[in-house]
Amino acid sequence: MNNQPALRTDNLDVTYTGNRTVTALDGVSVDFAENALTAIIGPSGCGKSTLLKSLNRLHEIQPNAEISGEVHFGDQTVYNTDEPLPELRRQIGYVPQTPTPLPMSIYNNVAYGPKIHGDYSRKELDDLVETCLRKVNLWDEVADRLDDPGAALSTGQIQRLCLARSLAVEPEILLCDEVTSALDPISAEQVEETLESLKEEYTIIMVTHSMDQARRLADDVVFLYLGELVEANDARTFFENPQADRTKEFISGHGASTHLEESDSSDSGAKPDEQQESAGDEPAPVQQ
Ligand SMILES: Nc1ncnc2c1ncn2[C@@H]1O[C@H](COP(=O)(O)OP(=O)(O)OP(=O)(O)O)[C@@H](O)[C@H]1O
Repeated sequence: MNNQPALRTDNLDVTYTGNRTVTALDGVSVDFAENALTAIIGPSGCGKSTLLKSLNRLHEIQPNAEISGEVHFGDQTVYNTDEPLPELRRQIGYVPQTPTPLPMSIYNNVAYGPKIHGDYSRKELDDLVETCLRKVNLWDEVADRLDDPGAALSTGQIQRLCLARSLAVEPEILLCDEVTSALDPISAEQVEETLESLKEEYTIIMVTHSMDQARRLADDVVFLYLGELVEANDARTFFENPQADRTKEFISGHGASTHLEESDSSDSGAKPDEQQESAGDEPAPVQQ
């Protein structure tokens, strides 16, 4: 892995209790490099989203989730901390799969978080909104209609607006949960270009189902299987010289250009004696 870790998980276990107990993460210890883009990959149900959400305690929205272990964030610990949760989630932002604008103008979609978290003059807010919209390559498309509703934009533009909204509260880390999977190919490419430029300034941790996307974008790759960490490596080593047999099988099984689950939909990551339907209770989009 490159650079100093921005985040480090230490022996993270997450279980979901209920009719059956599901071990979603089993002793995961992994570093996420600073100012790099790390892709979390693995078959369906292997714990990718759980790992992503446990990094800023979003999985706690699901009341049946139990966790042990720790996440280290600089000098802070994410679980043993007096830091208020909203402040932690400001620093470690989450961008969901489904882009959902706030029911307000394009301008206020970006300005909403800063208005809550900070004390900005109108001029400072104007500058911040422009800066964030430029960072996501949306400014030129919306500069002359900032008062239009955010919902009036295309889905791809809304996803970039949501990214701008996340950036407006000045996070250090962005957790991106399959942020291109709901988009058409051209919009997905634009979001990929945006992520590519953002990783110069932010630490990005991204769940993806697309091996191609991981190859294109990732500096580092974390591969999970059955809730366990199989391999974490820089992307070149991961794809060209994988260390673990399971990684070799997974990469060769998916060829060079497939969706991770297309070739074997039965290859669920849930532990065999623990398989169950996902509760499907995605948290409501995080509104800064
Ligand atoms: N709230 C919940 N209650 C019970 N089980 C859950 C819950 N959320 C997730 N699980 C289970 O935990 C395991 C890991 O789920 P998770 O969503 O983290 O996997 P994933 O790799 O992101 O899956 P996918 O690629 O299909 O999105 C799965 O077996 C899933 O069914």
